[in-house]
Amino acid sequence: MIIKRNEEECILYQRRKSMENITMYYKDCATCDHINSENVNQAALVEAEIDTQSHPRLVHTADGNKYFTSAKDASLIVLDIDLTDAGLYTCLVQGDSLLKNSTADLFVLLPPQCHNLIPSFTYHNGDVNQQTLFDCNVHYRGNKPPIILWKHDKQELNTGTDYHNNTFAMATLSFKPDKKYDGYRFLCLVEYPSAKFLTACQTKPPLQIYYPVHLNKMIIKPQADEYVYNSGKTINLDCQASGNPHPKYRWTFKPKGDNSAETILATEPRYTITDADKRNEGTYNCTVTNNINGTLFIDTQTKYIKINDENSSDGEYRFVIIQSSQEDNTTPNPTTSAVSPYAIGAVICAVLAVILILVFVILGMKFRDQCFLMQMRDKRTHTRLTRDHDENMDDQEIELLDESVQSSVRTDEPQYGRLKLYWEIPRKDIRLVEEIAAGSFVEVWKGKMKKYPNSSEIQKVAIKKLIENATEQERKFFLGEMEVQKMLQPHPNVILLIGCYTFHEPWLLMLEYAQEGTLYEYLQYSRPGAQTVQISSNSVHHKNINSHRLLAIAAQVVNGLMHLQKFKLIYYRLKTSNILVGRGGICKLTGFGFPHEITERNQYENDTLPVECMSPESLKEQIYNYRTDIWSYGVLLWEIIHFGLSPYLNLEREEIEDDILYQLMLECWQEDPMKRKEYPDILQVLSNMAADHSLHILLDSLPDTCKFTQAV
Ligand SMILES: Nc1ncnc2c1ncn2[C@@H]1O[C@H](COP(=O)(O)OP(=O)(O)OP(=O)(O)O)[C@@H](O)[C@H]1O
Ligand SMILES: [Mg+2]
Repeated sequence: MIIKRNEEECILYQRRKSMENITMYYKDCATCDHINSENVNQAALVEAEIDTQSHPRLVHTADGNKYFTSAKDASLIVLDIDLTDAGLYTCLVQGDSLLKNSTADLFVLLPPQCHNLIPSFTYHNGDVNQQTLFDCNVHYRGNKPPIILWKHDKQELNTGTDYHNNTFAMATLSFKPDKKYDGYRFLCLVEYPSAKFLTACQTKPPLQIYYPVHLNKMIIKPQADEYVYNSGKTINLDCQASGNPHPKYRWTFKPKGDNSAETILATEPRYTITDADKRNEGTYNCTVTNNINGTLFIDTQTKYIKINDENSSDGEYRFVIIQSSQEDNTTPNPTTSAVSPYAIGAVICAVLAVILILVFVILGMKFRDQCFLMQMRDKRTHTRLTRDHDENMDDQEIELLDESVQSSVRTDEPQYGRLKLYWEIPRKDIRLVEEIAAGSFVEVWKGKMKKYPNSSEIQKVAIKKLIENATEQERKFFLGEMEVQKMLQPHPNVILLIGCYTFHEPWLLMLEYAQEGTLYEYLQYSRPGAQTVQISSNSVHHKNINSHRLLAIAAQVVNGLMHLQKFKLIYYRLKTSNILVGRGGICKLTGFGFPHEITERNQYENDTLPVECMSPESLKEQIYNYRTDIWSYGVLLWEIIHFGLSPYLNLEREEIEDDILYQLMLECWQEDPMKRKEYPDILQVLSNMAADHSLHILLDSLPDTCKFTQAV
């Protein structure tokens, strides 16, 4: 690296890494005549001389190991420059018996350091009630101090600079951030004014301002009056939202006149309706969510899109109406005016009757045509989809398809056919990777699938594959589970159905992948060992999982149960091994159903019923409802705070009578179902406990009776 002496006789050097050398040229040295010996500060004095060819040459250096001169180009080389090399360098030039002095001021600056002391803020009720704290500091050595400037884009941000011992400068950038600062990175510039020399550092990571999601706009293109489109159109639906963490998008659809079914269309900001037809008519809803410190924020907007079926169009149908009105206008015919008013009336009635009959006949024909056309279209779509599903199978998919079963493809399943077009995922977009578990009649696979049609984005999924040779009843259960999942709105504490494949066997259900496995496993491996669990003011923290984490798990399960209750669903097999845990330890409910379907399923699974979790009325009278779930929840709560131990039914109650959690369990275990605590009240108790930082679950000793890890 070469730095030339500049006009102001200053040399500025930023040390970048060790062992860097600089070379100072003394070419112009002879023209310099200014010297201020008082400014000399740790300078290395050098001398130069004009040689016989009138060429300046350095003749002496202060330290042979550090400073070198080169006879050829009259330069001074400084090796491995550091802060102590700063100072005034002088050269002596001699020529024609004239001696001239010149100085060069070397200023050394270490690279500045930027620190982001508070990297994230949460925006609440339109405000962030804390100040940022960015630090920029620099070590330097030289006659003049550097100036530190904070900048964002081109805007200068005012801060003062503090100097210490003439060797250290620091500027702190502190302000109350706003939502707009989300993602900002600030630049700290260090300037040595007279040298116009700049060095800089940038804050990292970017400033995070967490703020709730807001759905700014729902845009439908092409634009149309009142969102009425002709069939065959391609319609783009865009959802524009802001929020940090980045919003998650979900497009759902409710067909016209069908309030039961809501279908998830996409989980991207854009959903495209291609080749629109009457079946695409309905309510489109975009829901955006983001989660800030465990609180879920939701915003949503809805639009109704109407599709004009081209075949019912305009031309023919209107023609009939125009005809009829023409008839009306021509009724007062002069040739009939002499006839009695009764006769005229009778004729008019007759004409109207004929017109009406004509209208009905034409409409009837038209309706038949339409049905025919719709049938044709359905057939075409089905053939296209079936082709889609058959083609491009990779080796693995071909392996999975049993040729003999393929021939008996089910094309007529009215109860599921309605939804098929929206939920069915082409088989070529699904890949089964590894079998992870076996359920009663399913194999559970870890798999991958495309995020949306024709996308290159891949997502991890759990795939439930119906076993070969499944009985009719098992098929029914499989499809039943699928149907329940389809009608359920997404919820962070309920496992999400992504899609299905039921065109050929084996049938597949694609679900959100819960990477931590079951809650039972999760609690087991987070378990600190033998322990008793109590709420008390003596806090004992555990390195893996603490009391607040356990309370959060308990609260997430209640949240999920409340969501199921909205859809009149019950859990009925509530226990830790039937709850899944996703990324970040978020609990996800799975395997629920409608009360009336449960009796049959229970008979089928009679020997695996979690009797230890079941309410007295479920055990005695096979009654299942959300109040029996509350009983099971009490047992689950016990399991949670005992890290997945098998429910300990002979609990020594007096030992923990004052315990808030134990009281909560007792309120779930009321013999009279009507007296059991309701979900919102349970949630309230748990959040009060979580807010009270003096309460902790004691995790240090466990009664002997609990010292086993086997779950039933
Ligand atoms: N979405 C998922 N993500 C990760 N693992 C899953 C997922 N779904 C299921 N599993 C794994 O597969 C196992 C069986 O799944 P599940 O309990 O849903 O099936 P099941 O038909 O209800 O069987 P069971 O008779 O065991 O209740 C689970 O215990 C879990 O280990
Ligand atoms: Mg299960």
